[in-house]
Amino acid sequence: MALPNLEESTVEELLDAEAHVWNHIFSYINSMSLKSALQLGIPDIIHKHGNPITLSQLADALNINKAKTDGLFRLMRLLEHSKFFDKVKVEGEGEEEAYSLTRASRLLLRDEPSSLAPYIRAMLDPNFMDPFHHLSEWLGSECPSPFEFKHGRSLWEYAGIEERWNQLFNQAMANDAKLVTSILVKECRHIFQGLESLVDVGGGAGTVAKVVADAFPGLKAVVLDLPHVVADLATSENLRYVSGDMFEDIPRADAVLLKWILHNWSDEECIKILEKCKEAITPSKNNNGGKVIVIDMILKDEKQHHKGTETQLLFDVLMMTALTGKERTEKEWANLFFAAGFKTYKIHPVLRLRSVIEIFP
Ligand SMILES: C[S@@+](CC[C@H](N)C(=O)[O-])C[C@H]1O[C@@H](n2cnc3c(N)ncnc32)[C@H](O)[C@@H]1O
Ligand SMILES: O=c1cc(-c2ccc(O)c(O)c2)oc2c(O)c(O)ccc12
Repeated sequence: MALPNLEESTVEELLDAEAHVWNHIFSYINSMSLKSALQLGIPDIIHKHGNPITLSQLADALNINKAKTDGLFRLMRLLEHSKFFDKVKVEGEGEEEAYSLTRASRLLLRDEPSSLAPYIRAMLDPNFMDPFHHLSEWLGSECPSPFEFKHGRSLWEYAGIEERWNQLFNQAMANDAKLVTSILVKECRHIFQGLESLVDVGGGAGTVAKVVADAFPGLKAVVLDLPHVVADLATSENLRYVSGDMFEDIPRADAVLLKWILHNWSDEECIKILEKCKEAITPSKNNNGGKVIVIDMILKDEKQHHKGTETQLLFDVLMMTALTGKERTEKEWANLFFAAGFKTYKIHPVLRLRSVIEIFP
């Protein structure tokens, strides 16, 4: 029986490599522990408790089988290690430590305006995770994406026939849109100042358009999206929904918004979308119009490893798995903009792992 040749690598290197592999095999346990804490409502229970909660108080609130309290302790220990909960000292008989929320777990609260709970529920739904089991087979196939390999149709076609999936996805997108838009109207007001009309292409439930239209009373917003997304959404005085296909026609406006759109698509498809956007933009009288506003990731040069690199590369593989898209470097973005006939662009790095990019014809 062959054994590892320890001459080639030290015991230390071998054990480091083994731990690295284990961490990657079991990363999903982090995701599943987060999902379980959300399913149990632990963040909301801690929030409602009003101050740090001891393990036994948490077990009582969860009404779990008391024989499983040690299991709850071990789940909380992992999530504390992942910085979703803090442990603080408390006075009182018996237990001396209690759990409190962190900035990350406050994003899981049901009533948090930018709560990511719907996003987690969607992304960790078995149906959403299925396509990832087909990445390797897909590489040897003619199929456009692992999603299509698994489901037999594109994500957008699937969303059009699977209402539960469609709802989960659109709620997750609207959820992210709330978080992003709250920053946009605070940090990027100048981008929207003076616009008289804006069309949010692929704007989903209209979360961004609603907030921008409310923040800029003179602005009329339109959301263009597929029929299964906008069919039942109510138009208001400064916001209307148009059911259509961005590859066919985009309503005319001073500016077009593309949030989390272009990264869904191949270079060729992006150029087609951008050409349609270019046809749709009309310079407004006060010169802040005549532009396309892109909100997407800009991949840092892979040699400059930074904290967000892994997240950006995770999203890149996500786009490859779910769709025909990709995350792009600034140079890749510029090539697309120029190929679609735009002349200049301006990057606003206001969203940490994502940027706002204004592009001008
Ligand atoms: C990833 S979601 C982003 C939604 C929204 N922009 C946001 O960031 O919250 C992409 C959106 O593009 C829409 N979409 C896909 N293909 C489209 C098409 N051909 N025409 C218009 N919208 C489309 C989808 O229905 C979905 O709402
Ligand atoms: O977070 C996202 C998740 C997904 C997604 C789609 C199908 C799946 O099966 C899946 O597991 C995940 O799609 C996205 C997207 O298309 C965006 O443009 C932006 C964000 C996301």
